[in-house]
Amino acid sequence: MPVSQSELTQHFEHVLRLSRVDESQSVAILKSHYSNTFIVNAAMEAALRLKARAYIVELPAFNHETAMGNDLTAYVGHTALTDHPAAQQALMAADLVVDTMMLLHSPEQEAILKSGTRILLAVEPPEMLARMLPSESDKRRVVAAQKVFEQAATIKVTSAAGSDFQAALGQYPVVTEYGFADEPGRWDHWPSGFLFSWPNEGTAEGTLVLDVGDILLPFKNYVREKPVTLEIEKGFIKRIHGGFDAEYLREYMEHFKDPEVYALSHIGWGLQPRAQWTALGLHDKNDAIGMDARAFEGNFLFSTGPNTEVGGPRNTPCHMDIPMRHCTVMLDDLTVVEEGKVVAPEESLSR
Ligand SMILES: O=c1ccc(O)c[nH]1
Ligand SMILES: [Fe+2]
Repeated sequence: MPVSQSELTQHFEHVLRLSRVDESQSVAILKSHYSNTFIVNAAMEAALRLKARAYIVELPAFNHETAMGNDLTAYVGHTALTDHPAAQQALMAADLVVDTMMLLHSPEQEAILKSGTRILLAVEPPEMLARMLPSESDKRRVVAAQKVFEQAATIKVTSAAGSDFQAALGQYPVVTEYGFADEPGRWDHWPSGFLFSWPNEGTAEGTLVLDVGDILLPFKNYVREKPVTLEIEKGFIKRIHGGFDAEYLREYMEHFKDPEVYALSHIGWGLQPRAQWTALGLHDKNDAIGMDARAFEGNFLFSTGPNTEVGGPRNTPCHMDIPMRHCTVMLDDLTVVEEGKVVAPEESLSR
């Protein structure tokens, strides 16, 4: 449904307040010509209502001849901010950056965060922002899951469709997304409600079988015809086979001519009860980046390509996010998701 400017502004006021915005803060709104003006206006108006010192940094759009489509997550890491130290300084000067153009997975984002500046990504359509308005209880649940994730030495994922995957953990931090940027140097994304880490280098092994209904982002397709099997060895996808969806995925990844695109990237699970598995089917491809699919409660979300977000060396632009249903996710001997249902830790369950 359409969301009025006034309603969106109120939601932004709620989220900026959760992000510790007040009269002591400066807020930079990062935009480009393709930013949603409703979002830019709501962010600016909300920041002013909270008496923050607000300003806009506008960058010309960045394009690359390898990039295809308009999804902001399809080509990551190289952005309009790359090699633009003046704009980067203008953003590092802020206490909070509201990013409406997508810096995620870029080294520049990491540099801005390292300076103590917080970043809140907000690129989804107002309907999704309104439906998945974050709350302190979202944070409590995601942080409770983070505590068990951080203790774990291994992750194991199985499914009736035939997935049997595992990886060692601990080399990389656990990243939480609960929808507001409330701590110094924190990045978050509204809407969200999930958490992830990266497999220790070279340890991801096994098979992931994408069954009918699993989702391929940024294609925004549900696997429909027959399962796609990914065979993973030493942290990299070695073989992709199945029907049409497998052929399409192979061809898309080959297009980048970069062996790093086959690396496993972030892996974790969804904790957002207001995200719906079905929502993606109601949006045009250019409407959204598909956060319902990344965040729906009980998914196992894995991804491919970059690890810049955790200081890793892979800055490959091809990034697939692949949420799966009906998986069982175990951290050491603790089952956190059982056949697509969150079962532990208790404090992470939504009532
Ligand atoms: O919120 C997000 C969005 C995309 C992504 O790759 C990770 N987290
Ligand atoms: Fe991702």
